[in-house]
Amino acid sequence: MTDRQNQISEVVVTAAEMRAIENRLFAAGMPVAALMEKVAGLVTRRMRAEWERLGLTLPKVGVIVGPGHNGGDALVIARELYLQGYDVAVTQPLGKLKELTQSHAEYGKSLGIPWLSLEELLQSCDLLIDGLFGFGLERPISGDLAEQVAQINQSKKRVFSIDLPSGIHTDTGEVLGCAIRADYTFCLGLWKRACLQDGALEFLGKVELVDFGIPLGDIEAVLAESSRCYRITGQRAIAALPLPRPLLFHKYKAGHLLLVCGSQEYAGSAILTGLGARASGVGMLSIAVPQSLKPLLVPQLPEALIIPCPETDTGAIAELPDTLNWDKYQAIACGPGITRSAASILPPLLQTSQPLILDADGLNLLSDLGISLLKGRSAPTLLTPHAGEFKRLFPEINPTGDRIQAVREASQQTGAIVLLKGARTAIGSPTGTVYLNPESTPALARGGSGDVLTGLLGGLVAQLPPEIAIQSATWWHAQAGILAAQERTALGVDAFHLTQYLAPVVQRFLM
Ligand SMILES: NC(=O)C1=CN([C@@H]2O[C@H](COP(=O)(O)OP(=O)(O)OC[C@H]3O[C@@H](n4cnc5c(N)ncnc54)[C@H](O)[C@@H]3O)[C@@H](O)[C@H]2O)[C@@H](O)CC1
Ligand SMILES: [K+]
Repeated sequence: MTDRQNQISEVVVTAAEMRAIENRLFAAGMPVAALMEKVAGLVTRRMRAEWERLGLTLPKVGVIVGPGHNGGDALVIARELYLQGYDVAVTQPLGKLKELTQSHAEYGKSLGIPWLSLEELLQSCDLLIDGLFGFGLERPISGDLAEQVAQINQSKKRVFSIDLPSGIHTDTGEVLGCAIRADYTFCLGLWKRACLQDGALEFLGKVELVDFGIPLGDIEAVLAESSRCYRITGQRAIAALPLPRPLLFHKYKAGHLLLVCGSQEYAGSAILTGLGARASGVGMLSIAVPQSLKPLLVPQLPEALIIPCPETDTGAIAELPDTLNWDKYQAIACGPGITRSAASILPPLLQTSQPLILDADGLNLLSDLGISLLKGRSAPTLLTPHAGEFKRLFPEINPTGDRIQAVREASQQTGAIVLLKGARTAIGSPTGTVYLNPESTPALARGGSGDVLTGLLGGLVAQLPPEIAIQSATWWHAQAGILAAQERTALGVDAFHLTQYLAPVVQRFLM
C-alpha cells in the first residue's frame, strides 16, 4: 500500500463530513456525473472479481434503485454490466428520482434494461445490488418500502450493497426502521462510521473500502481536530510497537509495570494478566497479589517480582504494602480478579502520578467511589469497561447505540482514555479523537480474555505514550484472537491459549 492508501484507510467520517468533502471536489470543478461514473466503474470491477471468487459465472443481476445518487451509482453499474453481457433487471421502488439518477434511468431504459416489480425481480435474479439509499438516508424506512425491504431480506438472495446497507444510519450504525441485510458492502471513498459500529455489524457482511481518489487535502480541510475518528490498521498498530530494539539496551528502558490483580476466588486472573503483560516485551513486571497466591504465580511467571499483600477474610487484597515505591513504575494496571472486597486499594492508586489502567472490579470500585475522582489525577488514566461496567460508570450515557459518541462523552467527562469493549472496540481520548478496532472475533467473548488485554495494555503503556499503546494493544489482542480461532476454531480460544498467539501475530505481520 502507498502512504496515501494507508492514510485513507485510517479515516472514518460522518455523513455530514463526507458530504462536505464531496462538495469541495465538486466546487473545485470535478463534475458530479464524472465522479459517479468513476465510482461505479470501480465498484463494478470489484463486484465482478468477488463473483468470480464465489464461483458465480454470469449471474442474473437484480438492481434495486433508490431516489438519490446511491441509486445513480446502481444504475451506472447496471448499465455497465448490461453492456458487458450480463442479464440485468432493475426495480425502482420510489417514483421520483434526483435529476442525474433520472437521466441514468432514461438511458438504461433506452438500452432495453427491463424495469420490474420487486416480486418479478426476485423471481428472476440470482443476486441483488442494493442502491436504495447511501449516506443520504435521513428518516426511518416505513410503509410499503419497509415491506419491500422485508421481502428482500426474506428472499435470502446474496446482496451487494453500495456504500452502506440501505436503512443503516451512516453515523450511528443503527437500523432506521428496517435495513437490507448485505453479504457484501462496498464503502465508497472513505470509511463511514457505521462500518465500525456494533449495531450495523449484522447488516454489513464483508466490508471493503473502494478508494476513488479523494485528495488528502480535502479531507484535512473538512475534519475538525476535536472530533476525529480513526480506524486502527495493522500498519498503525505495529508501527507503534517498540521494535526493533536498539542494540544497546537494558531492561529498565523497556519499562516497569505493576499489576494489582487476583484473589483467592479469581486466582487465575492474576496469571492471565501476567501472561498478557509478558507478551508486551515489558522490561520488568511486578505483580501485587494476596499473599497466599504467591506460590501459585511463581511457577507460571518466574520472571515476575511477586509482591505479597495482606489479605481480607475472603482472600482479596486487604491493602497494598507501605513499602511500595510508586516511582519505580512506568505504568500500573489494576482490576482483574480483585473482587469488590479489595476496596481499600483504589484510593492510593488514584493518588499516584503513574499512568493507571483500571479494569473489571477496578472499574466497579471506581463507580462506587465516583468518577469525579479521576479529574484530580496528574497522570493519564485508562478505563477498559465492557458495556455493563460502562453503564455503572456512566449511567447517563448509552453504550449500545452510537458507541463512538459514547466513548467520546465518557472520555471528556473524566479526562480518562475510555476503551469500550465490543465487537468493534471503541476508544475515546480526552482530545475528542476516537479510535476504532476494525476486526475481531466472537471467539474472544470468553472469561479471562479481558484480563489478557489488561496485562498487554499495561505492558505497552509502560513503554509507549498511553494513547498509542491502547490502539496497539486493542488491535494486537483482537488479531491474536483471530489467529487462534483460525487454528483452533472459535471454541478453542480460551484465555490461556490466547496469550500464546500474541507473539506469533506480530511475527507474522512483520514477515
Ligand atoms: N455525488 C456523487 O457523484 C457521488 C455520490 N455517491 C453516492 O451518493 C450517495 C449519496 O447520495 P444522496 O445524497 O443522493 O443520498 P442517497 O442516495 O442516500 O438518498 C437520498 C435520497 O433518498 C431520500 N430519502 C432519504 N431517506 C428516505 C426514506 N427513509 N424514505 C424515502 N426516501 C428517503 C432523500 O429525500 C433523497 O432523495 C452515496 O451514498 C453514494 O452512493 C458516491 O458514490 C460518490 C460520488
Ligand atoms: K445502499
